[in-house]
Amino acid sequence: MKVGVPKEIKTHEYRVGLTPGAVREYVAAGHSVVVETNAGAGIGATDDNYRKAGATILDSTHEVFASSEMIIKVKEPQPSEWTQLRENQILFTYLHLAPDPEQAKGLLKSGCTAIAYETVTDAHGGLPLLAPMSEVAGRLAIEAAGSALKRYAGGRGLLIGGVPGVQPARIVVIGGGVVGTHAARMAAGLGAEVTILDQSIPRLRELDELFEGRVRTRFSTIDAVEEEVFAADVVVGAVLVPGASAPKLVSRGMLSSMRKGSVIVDVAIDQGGCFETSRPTTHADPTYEVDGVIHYCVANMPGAVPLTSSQALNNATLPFGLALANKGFAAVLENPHLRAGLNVYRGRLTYRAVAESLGLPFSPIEQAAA
Ligand SMILES: NC(=O)C1=CN([C@@H]2O[C@H](COP(=O)(O)OP(=O)(O)OC[C@H]3O[C@@H](n4cnc5c(N)ncnc54)[C@H](O)[C@@H]3O)[C@@H](O)[C@H]2O)C=CC1
Ligand SMILES: CC(=O)C(=O)O
Ligand SMILES: [Mg+2]
Repeated sequence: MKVGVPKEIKTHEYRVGLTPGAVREYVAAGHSVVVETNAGAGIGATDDNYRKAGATILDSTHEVFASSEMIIKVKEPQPSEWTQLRENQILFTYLHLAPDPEQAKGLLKSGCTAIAYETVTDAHGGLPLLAPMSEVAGRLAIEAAGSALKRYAGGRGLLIGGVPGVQPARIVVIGGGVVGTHAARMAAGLGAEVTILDQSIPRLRELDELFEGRVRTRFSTIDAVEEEVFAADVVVGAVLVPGASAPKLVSRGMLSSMRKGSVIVDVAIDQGGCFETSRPTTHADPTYEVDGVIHYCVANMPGAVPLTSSQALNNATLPFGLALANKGFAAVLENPHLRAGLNVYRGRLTYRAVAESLGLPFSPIEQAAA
C-alpha cells in the first residue's frame, strides 16, 4: 500500500505519525511510504533519516495526500487537511469527533474511511492507541498544575509537595483510568494529598491496591464531586466514555466555590471537557481564568514532549497500521478491535456514541458497507 505521512499543523504539535523506525517496518513489509519534508523536525528526525528508512520525501502536504492510499497522522485533521481527503482513502489518526461537528462534516463530505486511534480496542477492554498518550498527558497534568499554581502565573503560590511542616497541595483527580492513574502517581510522588474519584467500584478497588493507601479513593457522585472540588487546590479532569462527549461533572457553581488561584487541568477537553467552564486552549496560550480559577485545557498535551510521545504512539499504532497496510479495509472487517476504531465510512458515521453526541444518524458498519 502507498502510505503517506504529512507534517502535523496543529499549533505547537511536534509529534509525527510515523517515526523513521516505524517507516522501516512498513517498507520491510513491502509498502511504500511518502513523508512530507520536515515532518520529523519536532523529534529531531531529518529528511535523510526518513530516506535511510526507505521513505520518499515530498515537498508539500498536497503531494502527500494526493499520492497516498492511507494517511497516518497524529492529530485530528484540520480544515485544510480534511478537504484533501477523498473516497477510498484511509485516514488513521486521533479524531475526537464528538465535540467537533465541523470536522465530522468535513470527513463525511470527503467520503474517506476514518479510523480513530482513540476508539480502537484491545482484548482486555482497554484503548491501546489512546493509552500511551493518556500516560503522557496524565503525567504532564501535574507539571501543568505545578506551573499554574505559581504566583506569577496567577496561582495561589503553592508548592505541590509543600515542605516539612507545611501543608502540601490537595489534588483531586476525577476519573481513575489511564490519565487519572498517571496523574495521581506523579502527584503522590511529589508529596501532594491525592484523591481519585471514579464511578467504577472495581476500578477504585484496583487503585486502592495499586497505591497501597497513599491515595484516597472515592465513589463519584454529585455530592462527592462538590465536596472534593470545594476543598481542592488542583482538580484534574480525566473521565472518558469512549467516543462520546465528556460528561460535565463540575458545574460553574462548584468551580466558583474553589479558592482563588486554584487550578483545574481538564485533560478530557479533547472529548469536550468535564468542567462546565472548559474550552480548548493551545500550548501557545494554555491557560485562562474563570471565577479566579486558572484553567489549563490543552487538547494536545503530549505534543509538548514529542520525542517521548511519538515513540510511545508509534509503538502502539504499528501493528494496527501494518494490518491496514497489508489488508486494506478488509483488516477493519476481520479485526473487531480495529473495527471499533472505525468512526467514518464513505459518508456515514459508524460509531454509535459519536453519532449520538453529534445528533447525527448512526450506520452500523454492516449496513454502511452493504
Ligand atoms: N488533552 C490531551 O492532550 C489528552 C487527553 N486525553 C483524554 O483524557 C481522557 C481520559 O482518558 P483515559 O484516562 O485514557 O480514559 P480511561 O478510559 O482509561 O479512563 C476514564 C475513566 O473515567 C471514568 N469515568 C467515566 N465516567 C465517569 C463519571 N461520570 N464519573 C467518574 N468517573 C467516570 C471511567 O470509569 C474510567 O475509569 C479522554 O478524554 C482522553 O481522550 C488523553 C490523552 C491526551
Ligand atoms: C489523545 C490526544 O488527543 C492527543 O494525544 O493529543
Ligand atoms: Mg487531543
